[in-house]
Amino acid sequence: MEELKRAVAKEALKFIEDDMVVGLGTGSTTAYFIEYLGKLIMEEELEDVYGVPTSYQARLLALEYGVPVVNLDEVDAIDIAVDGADEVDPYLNLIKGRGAALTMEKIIEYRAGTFLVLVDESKLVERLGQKMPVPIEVIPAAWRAIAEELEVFNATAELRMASKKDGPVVTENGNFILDARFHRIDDPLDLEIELNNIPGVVENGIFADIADIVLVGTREGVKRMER
Ligand SMILES: O=C(CO)[C@H](O)[C@H](O)COP(=O)(O)O
Repeated sequence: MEELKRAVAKEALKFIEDDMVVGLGTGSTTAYFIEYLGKLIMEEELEDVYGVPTSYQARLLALEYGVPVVNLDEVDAIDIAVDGADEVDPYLNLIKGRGAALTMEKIIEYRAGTFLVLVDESKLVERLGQKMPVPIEVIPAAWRAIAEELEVFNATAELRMASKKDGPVVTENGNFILDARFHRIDDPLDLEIELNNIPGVVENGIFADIADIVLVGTREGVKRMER
């Protein structure tokens, strides 16, 4: 699996050119991409490339591997954003947010001229929600009210607990994450909008209609899905 992740991360470098501002995603696949991008910058094969990190993880990796970092409010535009995903359906709708960075990821990826997604073949599903719950970032005081509200959607929600900290995961925005399992997601775009309408929801991990290209690492090589 690590080999497949490395292969898509390498392939993604072909999309990066001099003078680009690049959104840097979060997760293990994007970590390889940031490492390889840093190498090209250090070897001066790419010039004047800047990264806009979607998380502390992306920021730290960029600093470690030599990708110059800028903040979202310092750039006029983002040429391309590169990030992983937890599920991809045949229409290029995604579930993201296992790393709890979904809000900043969506802000940056929505703004990018091209959103390039890197996955291995285990992430491909026929229908979103088949394997993974939908992460929802919520204002802490509202977590229980929102979990109850989700019953209207026929979903069961669990407060995500931390593993190296007592209590819940706290996002980089100071919020909690609910992982919601839906009985069936027929219309990802509609559900994405509906979830964001619940008071107290900051953002949710359905990324419908936003990915432009998905690179899929398979045992037969890297395949490309495009709209
Ligand atoms: O959405 C994410 C983080 O919030 C990640 O991009 C997603 O979880 C995929 O991660 P990985 O490449 O480690 O499988």
